[in-house]
Amino acid sequence: MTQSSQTNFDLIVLGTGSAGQNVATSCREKDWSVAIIDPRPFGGTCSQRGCDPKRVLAGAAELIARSRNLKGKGIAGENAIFWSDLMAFKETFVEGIPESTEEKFEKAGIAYFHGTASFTDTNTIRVGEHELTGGKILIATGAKPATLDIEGEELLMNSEGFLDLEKLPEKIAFIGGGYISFEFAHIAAEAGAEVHLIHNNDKPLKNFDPDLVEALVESLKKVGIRFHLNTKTEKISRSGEHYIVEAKEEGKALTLEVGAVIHGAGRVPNIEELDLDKGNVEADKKGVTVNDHMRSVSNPDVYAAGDVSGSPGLPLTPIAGLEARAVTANLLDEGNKTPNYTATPSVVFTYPMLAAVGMTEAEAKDSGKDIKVNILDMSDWYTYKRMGESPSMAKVILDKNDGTILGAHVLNSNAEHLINYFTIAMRHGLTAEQLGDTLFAYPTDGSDVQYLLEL
Ligand SMILES: Cc1cc2nc3c(=O)[nH]c(=O)nc-3n(C[C@H](O)[C@H](O)[C@H](O)COP(=O)(O)OP(=O)(O)OC[C@H]3O[C@@H](n4cnc5c(N)ncnc54)[C@H](O)[C@@H]3O)c2cc1C
Ligand SMILES: NC(=O)c1ccc[n+]([C@@H]2O[C@H](COP(=O)([O-])OP(=O)(O)OC[C@H]3O[C@@H](n4cnc5c(N)ncnc54)[C@H](O)[C@@H]3O)[C@@H](O)[C@H]2O)c1
Repeated sequence: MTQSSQTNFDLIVLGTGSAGQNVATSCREKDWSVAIIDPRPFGGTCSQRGCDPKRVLAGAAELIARSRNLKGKGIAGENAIFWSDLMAFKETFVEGIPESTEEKFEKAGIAYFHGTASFTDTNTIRVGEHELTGGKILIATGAKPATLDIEGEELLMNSEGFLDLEKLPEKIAFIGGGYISFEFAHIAAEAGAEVHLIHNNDKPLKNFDPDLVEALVESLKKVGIRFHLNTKTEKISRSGEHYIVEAKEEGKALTLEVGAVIHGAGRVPNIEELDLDKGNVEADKKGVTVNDHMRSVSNPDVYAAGDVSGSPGLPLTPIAGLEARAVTANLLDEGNKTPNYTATPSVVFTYPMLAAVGMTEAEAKDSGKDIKVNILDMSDWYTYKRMGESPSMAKVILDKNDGTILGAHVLNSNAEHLINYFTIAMRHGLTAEQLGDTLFAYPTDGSDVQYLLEL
């Protein structure tokens, strides 16, 4: 369970994901004595059960879609996903992470413990038989699928189960219309499954631009995904090898018989097992309640970072890193560093990809600013026409007074790159004119940017 008999540490870190590892290694580099604890294979969600393995699968789905777009335009024949080979390829990115992470801790002189951590008092953590005392404690325990209060919800498979499916079911249903369902539904559909996506209201991908979401939904319908919006899932049951989903779609009965039902209906901070009361650590449904410096509002020796923190940051990997860096600075220098969440970009890795940074059109209108909204259909622009790509859209919101960019929203195969260009400009205060004046190599996605920025 442990590589150390030591029980007193300058810092105890709960969780070995992006946030926990970051703070543990940085503090150890400054000669702090550090312990880190995790009940699961070391390395956290993003690299083993989230972003990275997901994107390997999404890459194959994207290739199928891209080659379909050029059918009759120079590309012939059918590509297909061979699921077991794709899963074996995905595994090459994941295998070995727990061992290499443990090795990294070992080399750095970080004491590591495999087990579930919980507070026994304000500065003491129990893990198995061990009681460890920490001058400071970082909670970085991430998030887990939310409880949905659906009869038979124990039959749901979560995102991890999907990423490990040995065989893709012929029919598959996703509950929830957020990132996970959209990304996985696209992968499953491109791999040949009949896919149903059940969402409880009329606004899937609620934080994204509704016009672009609508265009994405129409595009995914063409791949065969069936959207059931305003649909309440009432019961999931088993029938032999299959699962029966009973729901009400716009008030009418909907029954689906599928090979798997996937949970894509939100994740919640992982705090249940921590005995936070004993540590005098306040928390609510958003997570551990922290001040602007990521410090617990009730226990000054405790910090939280990443998905488990009740901060304004989104539950995304770059935010786990950002918050971890702020915690490290505050621990090492007893400083008051506040994470700067300005211009947090986010991408839904479907094909086309949907990306956003900054304000939505509705938020910009509500802000009272004098705004210019550029809505562009780019399907017939050279960059997209040459790849047979449609839809390709962008919406860019500018401040007419000072020429800054308030928000950018993109739906196309280059959305992941374009959103990063906008993010650089917004984070560093470049105006639309300055970004437009940048020289981008031609012909690339970047050379289109100037046409999105007209004031
Ligand atoms: C399917 C999926 C796809 C995603 N794709 C993306 C993406 O493309 N881009 C993106 O930016 N974000 C993505 N995310 C979100 C991203 O993975 C998280 O924001 C990020 O991993 C959070 O890092 P963290 O360090 O806060 O938590 P985690 O990486 O979840 O680490 C928390 C660790 O704490 C451990 N733990 C839990 N309880 C305890 C306890 N009591 N004691 C000790 N340890 C404990 C857990 O076992 C875990 O290892 C995705 C998430 C999922 C689920
Ligand atoms: N590309 C990425 O960056 C990426 C990918 C995957 C996950 N993530 C992270 O993981 C988090 C969790 O992802 P997610 O997709 O599970 O959640 P989400 O919050 O993105 O979306 C969940 C959706 O499910 C709906 N819902 C809730 N209960 C429902 C029910 N009973 N029936 C039908 N619909 C229901 C909600 O209205 C909500 O819109 C995200 O917030 C995101 O931060 C990020």
